[in-house]
Amino acid sequence: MQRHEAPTILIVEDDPIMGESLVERLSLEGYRPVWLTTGGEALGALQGQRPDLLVCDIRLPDMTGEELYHSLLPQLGGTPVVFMTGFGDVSQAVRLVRAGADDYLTKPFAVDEFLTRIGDLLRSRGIGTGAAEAVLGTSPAIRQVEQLLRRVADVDSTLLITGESGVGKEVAANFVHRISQRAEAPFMAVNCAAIPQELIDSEVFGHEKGAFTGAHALHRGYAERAGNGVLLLDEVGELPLPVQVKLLRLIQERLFFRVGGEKPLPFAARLVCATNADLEQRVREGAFRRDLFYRLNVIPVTIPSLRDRLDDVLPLLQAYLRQYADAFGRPAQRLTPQAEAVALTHDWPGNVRELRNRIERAVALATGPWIGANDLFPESVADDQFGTDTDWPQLTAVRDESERSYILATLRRADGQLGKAADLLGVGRTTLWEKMRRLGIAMDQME
Ligand SMILES: Nc1ncnc2c1ncn2[C@@H]1O[C@H](COP(=O)(O)OP(=O)(O)OP(=O)(O)O)[C@@H](O)[C@H]1O
Repeated sequence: MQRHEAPTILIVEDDPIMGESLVERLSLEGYRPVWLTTGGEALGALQGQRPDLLVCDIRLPDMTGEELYHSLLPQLGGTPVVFMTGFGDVSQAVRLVRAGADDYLTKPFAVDEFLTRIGDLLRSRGIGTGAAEAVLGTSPAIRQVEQLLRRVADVDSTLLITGESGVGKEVAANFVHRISQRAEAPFMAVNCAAIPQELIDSEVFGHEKGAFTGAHALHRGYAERAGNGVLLLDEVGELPLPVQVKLLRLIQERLFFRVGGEKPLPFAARLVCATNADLEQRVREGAFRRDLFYRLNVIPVTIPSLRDRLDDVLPLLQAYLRQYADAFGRPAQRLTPQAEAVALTHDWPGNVRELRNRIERAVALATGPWIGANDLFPESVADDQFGTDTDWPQLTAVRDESERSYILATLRRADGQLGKAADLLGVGRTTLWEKMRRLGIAMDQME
């Protein structure tokens, strides 16, 4: 196999329609697909050069995916492998992933989802298609934001990232850092709203020993620790006015002073600020300095709310579903069509953070391969289920029920071994035992 500029993708698939359509789409996306139809051919081809990625059907005419994978292993090196499986063979696919394969897709799958996954895998190996890739999302709105961020990644002017809470402002700042020439230097994120007002100055700029009561030692602030990297001031609108003055000076002169310090220190990092507040409104109210606002607003970037880019909802849900299912060792694999439909009509007031929390919870509680609408939006289901206010379950009851089913599922996974279940849950054996007693879980309930 000749190594071309475009990443080579070896497809092993005996179904002609599937094989042809993958070849066609991969070529359009700038890859170089090579299509073989049997395991034997794949073994032969891999005697020569390695592809950048191997996509393999789990049921081949001459061998199973497992047989092929184990025979190929010595020749694969770090080549990522993705299996394609029918529903009946999912357990084989799961075994393969446990054995080291990178991913699997259950047929029929959406080609866009397939492309996202292989794109991620190739990127994680430092291989790109050369085309502008979608890292933050696939909707046109977020792609536009991503293109802007790529264009300004290596410009040193201040970035001001705005958007509702949970839209991914910190993710965007982190992305800029990762793709910039500063990537090897630190990324320092400071949430200005989370630090008590009287401490912000010394947290951001540091303090000298003895600068104030309690300043027992010299403290280097975030501005200093960011070095040549990126300093993200999240919720910048919350900075008290005196600190705003220091920030203005830091931007204008690229210098700052530790609290109690007399020696100016150079500021070498790139400043990125983020806010979900309307800074112009805060300027009008006198709570934010106008001159600082202009200084920050050199490159404004607005991250659209999730409800305004619904195209991102399903890919994000799927990506997090996979991530949490792997992390928690849960059987969840897919969303039911109803769950997808409800997710697309939901308003997502908490944006991506809400989406992530919902799917994390649903996967943690999942006992089968499907995530339903009720699992994602339990509150709307509860609404229909309970007629009167007295029937309405109290929080403790809901929490107990959810703990109970999660403990039971964990015990099943741990084959009834209490110690192993406690480890999986991250609690001590005694805590687990006491919880089981309180929640009325007997070992024989596990079946
Ligand atoms: N494009 C994305 N892809 C994957 N996950 C994302 C994306 N955007 C945001 N998230 C996830 O959503 C959550 C919120 O993201 P982030 O903290 O960046 O939001 P934010 O806008 O900075 O929120 P806040 O205004 O509360 O500071 C995080 O868990 C993050 O991983």
